Amino acid sequence: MADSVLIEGLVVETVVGVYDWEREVTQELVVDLDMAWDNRAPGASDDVADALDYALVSERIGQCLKELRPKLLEHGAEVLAEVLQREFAVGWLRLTLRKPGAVPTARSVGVCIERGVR
Ligand SMILES: Nc1nc2c(c(=O)[nH]1)N=C([C@H](O)[C@@H](O)CO)CN2
Repeated sequence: MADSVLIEGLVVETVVGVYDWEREVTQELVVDLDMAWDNRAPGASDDVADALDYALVSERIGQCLKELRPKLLEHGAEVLAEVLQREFAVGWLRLTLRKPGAVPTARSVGVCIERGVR
């Protein structure tokens, strides 16, 4: 089963970073997410109750990152993956967390993790 539900370019403004000055400001994080999900049931029923609701997942990601205020992107990504797997019953996911403003000479920097079994 190779079906997915996708979220791309989700922007969250939060406190993030390892340096003292970074604990005093908010910065932009960008989340890309590929979540394994069997889309046959919602495909047949046309009922969002059968779907992995990307709007609810997006809202939860924003809430989680704003509360967490991670120092490292790695920690933010790991906690997000745990929350999504537990609360939304996502079996496998690939999550990319980018911090576009971190390195002025790069378009973006970030981390990518895969968790679970497809
Ligand atoms: N692998 C990582 N390297 C760095 C991180 C990070 O989260 N993961 N963070 C920083 C600083 O917070 C940086 O973004 C400030 O510009 C440095 N390296």
